[in-house]
Amino acid sequence: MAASTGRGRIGNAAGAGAGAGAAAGGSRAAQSSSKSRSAPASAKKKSGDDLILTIDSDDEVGAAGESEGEMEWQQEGDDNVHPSSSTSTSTRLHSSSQPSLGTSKSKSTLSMKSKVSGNAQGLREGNDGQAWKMDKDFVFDLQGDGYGLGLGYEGKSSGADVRDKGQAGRGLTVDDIIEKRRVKVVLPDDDEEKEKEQEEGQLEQEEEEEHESSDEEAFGAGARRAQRQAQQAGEEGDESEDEEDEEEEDGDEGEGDDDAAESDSSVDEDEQTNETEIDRAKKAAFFAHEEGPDAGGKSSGDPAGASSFSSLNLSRALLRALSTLSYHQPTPIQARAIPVALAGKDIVAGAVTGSGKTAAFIIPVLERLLHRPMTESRSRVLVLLPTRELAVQCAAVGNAIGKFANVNFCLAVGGLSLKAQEKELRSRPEVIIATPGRLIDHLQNSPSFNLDSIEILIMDEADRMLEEGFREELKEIISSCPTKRQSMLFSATMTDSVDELINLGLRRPVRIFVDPKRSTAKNLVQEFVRVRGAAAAASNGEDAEQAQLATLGQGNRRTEETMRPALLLSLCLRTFTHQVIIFVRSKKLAHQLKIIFGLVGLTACELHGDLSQELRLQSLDSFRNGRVDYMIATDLASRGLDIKNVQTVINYDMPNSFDVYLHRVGRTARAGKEGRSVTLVGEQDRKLLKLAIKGSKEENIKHRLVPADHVNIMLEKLDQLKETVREVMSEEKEMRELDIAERELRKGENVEKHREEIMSRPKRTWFQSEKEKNASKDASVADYLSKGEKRKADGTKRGKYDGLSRKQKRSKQMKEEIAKEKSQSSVDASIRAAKKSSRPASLGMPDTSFSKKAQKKDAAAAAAAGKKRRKSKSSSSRKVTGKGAGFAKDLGERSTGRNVSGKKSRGGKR
Ligand SMILES: Nc1ncnc2c1ncn2[C@@H]1O[C@H](COP(=O)(O)OP(=O)(O)OP(=O)(O)O)[C@@H](O)[C@H]1O
Repeated sequence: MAASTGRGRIGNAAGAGAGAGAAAGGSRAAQSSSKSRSAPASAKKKSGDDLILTIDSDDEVGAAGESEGEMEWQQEGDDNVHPSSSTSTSTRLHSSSQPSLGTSKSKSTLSMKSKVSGNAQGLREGNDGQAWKMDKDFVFDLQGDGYGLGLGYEGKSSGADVRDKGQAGRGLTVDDIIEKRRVKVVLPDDDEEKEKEQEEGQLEQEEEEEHESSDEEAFGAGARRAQRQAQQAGEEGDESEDEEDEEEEDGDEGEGDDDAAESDSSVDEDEQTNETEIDRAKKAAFFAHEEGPDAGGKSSGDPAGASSFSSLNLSRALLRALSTLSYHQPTPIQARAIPVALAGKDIVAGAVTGSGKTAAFIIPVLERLLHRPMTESRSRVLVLLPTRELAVQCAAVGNAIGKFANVNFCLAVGGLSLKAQEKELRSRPEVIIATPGRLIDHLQNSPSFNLDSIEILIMDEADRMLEEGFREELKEIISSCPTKRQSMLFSATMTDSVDELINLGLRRPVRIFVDPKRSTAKNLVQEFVRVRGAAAAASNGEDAEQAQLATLGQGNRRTEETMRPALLLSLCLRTFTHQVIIFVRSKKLAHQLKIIFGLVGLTACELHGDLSQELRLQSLDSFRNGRVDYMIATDLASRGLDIKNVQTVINYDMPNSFDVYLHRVGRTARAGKEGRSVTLVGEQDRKLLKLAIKGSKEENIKHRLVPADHVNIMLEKLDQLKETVREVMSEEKEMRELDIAERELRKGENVEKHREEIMSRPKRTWFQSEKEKNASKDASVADYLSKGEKRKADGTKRGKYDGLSRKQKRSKQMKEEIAKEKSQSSVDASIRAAKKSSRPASLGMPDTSFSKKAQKKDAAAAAAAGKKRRKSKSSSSRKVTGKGAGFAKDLGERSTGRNVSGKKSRGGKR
C-alpha cells in the first residue's frame, strides 16, 4: 500500500468530513488553552521513546499524599452536572489548516453543498472549493424534532446548538472557568542519565523476575500472581463491570444519546477460535467462494500481491479522483473486495483497522453508480453506520472519491435537522449514509420516503450493528429494503459466525478476511503500564482489612482508581505530548479528566454522548486540527474514526471486550503509519492483556515504567486539585441552569408566536418511544447483570444461551439437537452442498441455484401482493439482475443500459 504517499490526502478526506462539520474553531477555549500551556513549563517533556518497563512496586508510588482521602474521580462528580463545552461556543469562522479535498465543482460536491446548507449540518464548501467550513448560519434542531421550535422559524439562528446537553449558551465555557484556576505542576528535572540508570536498574530486576516466572504476559514481580489472576478470571468468566461503558447507538431523537453497554464478548474470545467441524461445514455451506482474477492467491496483507486500481477496471472518473487522493495502489482489502463487489455479490469482510475498508466499499459502489440509467433519480445505495461521526466521515470519503462521478450523497443522521434531511431525501439522492435510529424516523415520519429502491445495503462496523441495541432497528431497516439487493458487511472485528449472520438476509456471501482475525496493525507498538493498588493487594490474598483501610485512604496504598489519573498525568506531562487520544470508560470521567488536564495546563477536548452534536463535532475538529493535544473520549470514538497523525492512544482502563480494545488502539498506526498504544492494566485486566499479547509480534509489546517520584507528585497534585475540580463543576452547573432557564423562556415565546402552525403539524411516530427504549435498555442491563451476579454466586461460567433472545435460543437448541442426532450425516450433507456450491462459476454471475430459489420466492411474494413481476427467466447476460439489479453492470462489462425496475415489495423479508 502506498501508505506514505497516500496519507496526506487521506487524512483530509476524513477531516473534510467529521472535522469539517465542526469547523467552528477559534473558540475562546482554543485561544486560551492552545499551545500556551504555561503551567508545566518546568516540566521537561520528553517525546522520545523512554521505554520500557513495567511499574511494579506500589511501595514506590503509593507513599505520597497520605493525608488526603483517596480520589476516585469518576465517583466524585455531581450527577447533575453535564459536561460543558470542551471548546468554546463561539461560532467564529475558523479556516481549516488542513488542505482540502473538495476542489471539484462536480454535481456530487455541489449537491452536498446545497444539501448541507439546507441541511444544517454545518458543512459547507468554500467558494474557492478549498475547504469544508462551518456554515455560520448553521442551525441545529432545538429538540431534535426537526421543527425547530423557535430557531428554525427565526431563520438565522442567534446561537448555535441549544439542545439540552453540554452547552453553555451564554458563551462562557468550562475552559473559561478552568482558566481562572490553572495551577502549575513541577515535575523533577528530567536528568536523562539518572532516569536511564533508574530504568536500567529496574529492568534488570524485572528481567530476573520474569526469567523466574517465564510468563511472557506477566509484569515482572507480579508474574505468578498475574498467572493466578488470569486463571481466576478465566474460571469466573467475564462478569460485567457495573460501569458506564458506552458506545453510541445513534439515531434516537431524544435528548440523550442512548449510551449502552457494548456487550462483553471477552468470554467468547477463546471459544470463537475453537471452530468445530460442524461450524466449518456450516460456513462452507453458507459462504460462497471468492473467485476471479484478483481473488485467488492474494496473501493477506501482502501489498505486492495487490493489483493497481487501473487493473480493477475502474472508470476514469474514479481513477482520477483516487490519484488526486494519492491512492496509488489498492490496499489488500480493496484489491480483494472491489472485484467481488463489482460483480454484485454479497460480502462479509474483515481487515485490520486503518486498512482502507471505507474505500473498499465506496469505490465499487461509485463505479456501479456511474453506469446507472440516468433517466430517473432514485436512492439505490444505503450505508449504515453506528455513529454520527462515522457517517459524516464516510460521506466525506464518498464525496472525495466521487468528486468526478456525479453522484449525490445524503446524510441522514441524528442530532441534525430532520426537516432539511426530509427535504433532501425527497430529491432521491443516489447514496444515503445513515445511522439506524434517524433512518427509521424518516421511514416512519417522512412522507413518501421508503427504501424500496435500495439495491445495495452496506453495513460498516457491522459486528457492532449486530449487537444488542441496534438489533431491533436493523431488523426493521432490513425488512424495509427489497429482498433482491446486494449486501456488504465490513468491520475490523467482523464475525463469520453463521448463526450471527443468518438473519441479515445475505445471499451466499463471499467471505473476505485479509488479516488474521483479531489482530492489530503491523506498525502498532503496544505498551502496558502496570497499575497496582490496594484492591489488587486484596485480591492477591493479602490482608483484606489492610487493603480496605488503604482503599479508604487511611493507609499507604492507593486504590487502582486513584493511581490511574496520576499515572495518566505523568505519562502526558512527560512523554506523550501530542495528538493523543485517551479512552475512558465513562462520560463523567472523561469530563473530570478534561477539567484536570485544563487545570494543569494541558490542552484537551472531550468526546462522548453527553455533548450536543455540535460540540462533538467541534471537539473532533479541534483535535484534528491540532488545536488541542489530547482528546479524552469514551468508546463513542473507538470505532472507525480516521484522524490523521494520531501518535498515541492511551487506554486509561481496559475495555470490557477485546474487540473494543482492538478498535481503540486502531485509531493510531493507520494506513501503514507507525503508532503507539499505552494501556493502564489493573489486576482485573489480565485476561485481555493476555489476548493482546497473544495476537501480536513480540517486538511490538512493551512494558512501560513510570518513574515513581513523578507519580507521587501527581498523586499529591491531584489531592490538592480535588476541591478545585468540584468548584469548576459546580460553577458549570450554575451556568448551565441559567442557560436552560433562558432557553425555556425563548422556547415558550416561540411556541406562543407560532402556536397555530405547530398545532397543525402531524404527530410524529416513533419506532420505540423514549420510555420503551429506556425500559428495554434497563431490562437488558438488569438481565445481564443478574446473570453475572448469579454466575458469580454459582461460580459458573457464562451460559451458552446467555444474551440470546427466546427465538435465537430455541433455534440454537434445535440445531444442536439435530446436530447431535445426525451429526455425521448432516456434516456429510453440508460438505456435499458446500462442494457443489463451490464449483467455479464465472465472476459476476450470480449463483444460479440460489438465484432460482430466490426468484421463485420473490415471484411468489409478488404474486401474493398482486404485483406484476418481470419474468425471472432471462438470458445469461441478464442474470445479473439477481443481485445489484438495476445497474446491469458486470465486471469488465459496461452497462447494457437496461434499467431493471426497482419496484419491490417492501414487505419482502428475508
Ligand atoms: N489505497 C489507498 N492508498 C493509500 N491510503 C489509503 C488507501 N485506501 C485508504 N487509505 C487511507 O487509509 C486510511 C484508513 O482508511 P479507513 O478509514 O477506510 O480504514 P478502515 O479499515 O475503515 O479502518 P477502521 O477499521 O478503523 O474503520 C484513511 O486515511 C484512508 O484515506
